[in-house]
Amino acid sequence: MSTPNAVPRVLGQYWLEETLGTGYSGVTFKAYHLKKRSSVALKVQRKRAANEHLIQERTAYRLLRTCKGIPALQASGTIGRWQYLAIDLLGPSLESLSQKIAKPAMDLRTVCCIAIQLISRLSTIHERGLLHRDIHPGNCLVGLPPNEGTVYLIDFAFSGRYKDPRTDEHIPYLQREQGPFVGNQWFTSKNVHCHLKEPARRDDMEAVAHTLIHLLTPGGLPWSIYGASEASAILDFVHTSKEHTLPEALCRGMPSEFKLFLQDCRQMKYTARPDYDHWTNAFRQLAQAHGFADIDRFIWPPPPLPLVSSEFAGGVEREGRSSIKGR
Ligand SMILES: Nc1ncnc2c1ncn2[C@@H]1O[C@H](COP(=O)(O)OP(=O)(O)OP(=O)(O)O)[C@@H](O)[C@H]1O
Repeated sequence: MSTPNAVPRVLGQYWLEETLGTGYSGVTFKAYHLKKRSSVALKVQRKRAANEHLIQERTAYRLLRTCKGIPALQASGTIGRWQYLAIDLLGPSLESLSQKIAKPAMDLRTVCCIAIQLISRLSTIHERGLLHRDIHPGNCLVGLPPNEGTVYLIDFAFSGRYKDPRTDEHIPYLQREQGPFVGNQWFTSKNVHCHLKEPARRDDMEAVAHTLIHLLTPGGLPWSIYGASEASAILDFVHTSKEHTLPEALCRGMPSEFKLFLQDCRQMKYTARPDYDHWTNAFRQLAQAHGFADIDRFIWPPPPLPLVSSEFAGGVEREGRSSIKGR
């Protein structure tokens, strides 16, 4: 008996339940450990698949063991023709939450909370010498109870080191001559995507900035209007739009913190250490100014707005239209 993806229904001690996602580095299932009697997320790939992404991911989870907001690696190995990685089971992604809401943008409280949590995650990951290199709302998952207030980062298949672990020296700059770039069409930084620059800490931060702006804008980032497509005309459109749309235009109608954050990411030097504390404080103060309480905890659905007059508390409409207040 096998799943629709041809993976056997029983793999070692795991009973494979529903498919959670299918992607570049395999198929992820909700799986039940028959002896431990608990569920995990099980990423499975054919053993002879040409890529090494599952091994890279295992290395990253080991390096990030015990870090807040990173699922714990439960097990990994090979069974028959299959390689697998078992990690803590989590809840929905920010991408799926944002698609489910009637109003097509997340509210300011939620986005400030996501900003604080994602920047804190990057601080921890970078501290351990790693870059994520594929940050986007589909790779940010909310925890299951009792961890539903935490936003987790998953999918370290494209992660890599930015400094030599023996010398602690930053890896030298390398200018690529041609693609493909590492990352995601919509969220990867302008420098990596459009100018094929080597990813660094600044680029993880810029992918967070793109994620926040996307979640706060009804309809998302301007280059996402035609949906996810590999058609060359659309890929060209995304490239040109990302290259030429200024932070001022992307963040029109939003509190200035979003534009300043994106500008800061884009101006940072290749080897620079981002000022994580400055930016988590900036988003915390923005939340405070709007009267949002308990801002470090992700709350979904969002609590009612406080009775504080605010110029901006909800999503923002595209260029030329007025901003929306409240939810
Ligand atoms: N720990 C988890 N708990 C719950 N769902 C998960 C978990 N890990 C992954 N998923 C789901 O499976 C999807 C695919 O997982 P992941 O991103 O790790 O695989 P991938 O092959 O690298 O995919 P992609 O190529 O799209 O990045 C995720 O978007 C998420 O919806």
